[in-house]
Amino acid sequence: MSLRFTSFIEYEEDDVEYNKICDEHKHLLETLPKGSGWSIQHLYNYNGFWIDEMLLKAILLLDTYFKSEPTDIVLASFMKSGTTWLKTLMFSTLNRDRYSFSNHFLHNNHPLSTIPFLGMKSYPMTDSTTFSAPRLFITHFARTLLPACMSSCKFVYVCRDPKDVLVSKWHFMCKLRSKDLTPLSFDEAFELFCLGVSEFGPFWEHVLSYWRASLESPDKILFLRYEELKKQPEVVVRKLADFMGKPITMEEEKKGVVWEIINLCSFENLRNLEVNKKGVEKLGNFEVEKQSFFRKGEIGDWKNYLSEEMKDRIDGITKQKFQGSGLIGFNE
Ligand SMILES: Nc1ncnc2c1ncn2[C@@H]1O[C@H](COP(=O)(O)OS(=O)(=O)O)[C@@H](OP(=O)(O)O)[C@H]1O
Repeated sequence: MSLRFTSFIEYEEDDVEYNKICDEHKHLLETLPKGSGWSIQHLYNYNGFWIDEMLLKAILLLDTYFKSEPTDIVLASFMKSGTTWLKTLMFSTLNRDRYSFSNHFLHNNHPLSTIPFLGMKSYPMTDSTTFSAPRLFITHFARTLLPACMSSCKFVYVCRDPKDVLVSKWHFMCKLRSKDLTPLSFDEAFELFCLGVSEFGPFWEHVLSYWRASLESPDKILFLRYEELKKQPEVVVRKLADFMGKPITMEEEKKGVVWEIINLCSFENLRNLEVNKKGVEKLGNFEVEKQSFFRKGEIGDWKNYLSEEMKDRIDGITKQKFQGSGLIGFNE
């Protein structure tokens, strides 16, 4: 058996199943509705969500080859909602006995960089320490796109004000944008975002896919917000520790472990780490400077980009989409 995708999905490129996937992939690319991509020319609408060609193949591969384990924990998010932050918080909380705080980030190949991304060709697993149970995964796919077997896994979902997501995503995608395309203006990105045409989007349906699942199985999905993490990180870290089955003990509380974790994963600390200061991150076929993952890290940067009218339009969509779901928007 050869390892072709990442080491948690094993398949032979010439087996019958794989050939079936390639045929289906080809057929889908010819038949699915197409929309404008933010970094490449086309996105495809697959079961209600916009993804590129490579991610479409990844979904088909996951469906056939991914074998979940009940102890798996998946960090899920719409891109630019705080994934990097949550990833470091989850890893540091879960592994607080295994890695002391001083040696966490000293190596270029520190364990955090090896958490596999479901649906991207990057993050090949090399470090067995992070792959012992519970296995940690990250995904940007909506809940309804993930294989049915993953209903046994635990999910931590983080969402963020869509206005800040839009601004963050526009900055990021401009860096990835193919050189043979004309630059994507903020106004164009805004329009596409409102129409739901953005990688992994529509944003609102993405959030709702996890929100609804969290209502059905509250013990399986921890639903978090970037904004609450900014305002009360200590509350969130304790929630994360409980949810992941490693509650903070009284003794740890006395030693201030919660704040040690928070300070370790702070925006300033992560951005200034040697491993994050230089070098690039591979995202499928793209490469992006690691510094791009740490831009401003603030609530409300949208105020510098959106007119009053634009703000009202996004808030209006949020209100309308979330109506009746029990999910509170981002202005209340
Ligand atoms: N530690 C910490 N604290 C607060 N905020 C942080 C932190 N780390 C990253 N960020 C900000 O999160 C935004 C990137 O989101 P993601 O990590 O989800 O990006 S990605 O989807 O994984 O590419 C991006 O937001 P913007 O600054 O608004 O662009 C990052 O700056």
